[in-house]
Amino acid sequence: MSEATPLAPSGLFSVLGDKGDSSLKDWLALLKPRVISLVVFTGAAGMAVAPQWPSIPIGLITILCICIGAGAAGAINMWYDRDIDAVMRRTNVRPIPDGRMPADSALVYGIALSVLSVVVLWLATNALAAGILAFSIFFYSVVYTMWLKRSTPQNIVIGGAAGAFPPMIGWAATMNSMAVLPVAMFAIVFLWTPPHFWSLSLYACKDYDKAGIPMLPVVKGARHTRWQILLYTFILTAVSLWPSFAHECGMFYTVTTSLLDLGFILCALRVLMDQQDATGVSLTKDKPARFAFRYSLAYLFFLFCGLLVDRVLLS
Ligand code: HEM
Ligand SMILES: CC(C)=CCC/C(C)=C/CC/C(C)=C/COP(=O)(O)OP(=O)(O)O
Repeated sequence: MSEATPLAPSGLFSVLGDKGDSSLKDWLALLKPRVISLVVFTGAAGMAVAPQWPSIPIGLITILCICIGAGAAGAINMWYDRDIDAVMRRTNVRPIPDGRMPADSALVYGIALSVLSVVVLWLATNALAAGILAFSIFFYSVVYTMWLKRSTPQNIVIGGAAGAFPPMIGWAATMNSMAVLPVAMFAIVFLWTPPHFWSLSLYACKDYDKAGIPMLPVVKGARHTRWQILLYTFILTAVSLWPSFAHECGMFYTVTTSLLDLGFILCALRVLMDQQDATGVSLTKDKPARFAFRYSLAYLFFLFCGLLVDRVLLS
């Protein structure tokens, strides 16, 4: 798994009463840095497309608070999921299941950083931005992780809201209000999450099955999941053009996003046509799904880049 780190010199970052064999890299790994890099980018984009810009220090503090808050939620997720993370190949090298970090330390760390990020954002900006950040942390670490993830195959559809709030946080930090554009950005990330995650779940299905997590391909099978990916990609396509129809951006965004949508639909069709192992149990060689997962990351990044270019450089 990407956040896997080799054992590092002991005591480098020994705090909170750990056993002394967790390194700085492990503390960072708890924040799921690779995943939150894109989350933070969408938050920064939400701030940058607002009609007013904050001062550079306030802008940087806002980005840092989104980063720390999202990471803190990831640490709480890793604390709660330590039992299932130990079972799955993708996650069993994480600091807690691998025994490099006591679970309680991760929990204290996650809660402390959550409080810190919300309080600092409140002091630096306003209650609206801090409130949405607090709600996102709660939604990801409690609603998604502790409740939905283990109880329903719709976990991602509902839980995806957590990762969709950062553009609204970024906007609110500057404007202290809400508007159509940040809500449209929320909707785009929200509807992007199911095809993003279900593509991965197709080829990680065996692991989820072993861990007893009711992800869609485990419960409903691969064929159903492939159709759902296509369905959500079509819905995403329609919603991705909301900023255009709402006259919130111009042709650059519309053309870029339409091309990205076309690519995503082609990916989803390839995933659908891939008949390999429709049992939903072992899909380790599912190349179209792997490609669709990688494409989903590029899709969101370039869509937000398109929005930034349109609103910041071309307007
Ligand atoms: C509840 C919603 C989501 C779920 C369940 C989910 C699930 C996942 C999973 C299981 C992975 C593999 C992680 C790993 O190997 O460490 C992943 C990777 C990733 N996700 Fe998501 N995701 C969600 C939302 C998001 C959001 C909102 C974003 C960004 C806006 C995002 C960005 C990424 C990125 C950048 C990666 C690749 C990390 C890497 O390169 O290792 N995800 N996601
Ligand atoms: C501002 C704020 C709080 C943002 C939250 C950001 C957010 C929702 C990120 C989701 C990223 C992610 C890896 C989800 C997977 O969880 P998982 O537990 O299903 O995946 P795992 O098996 O890799 O742990």
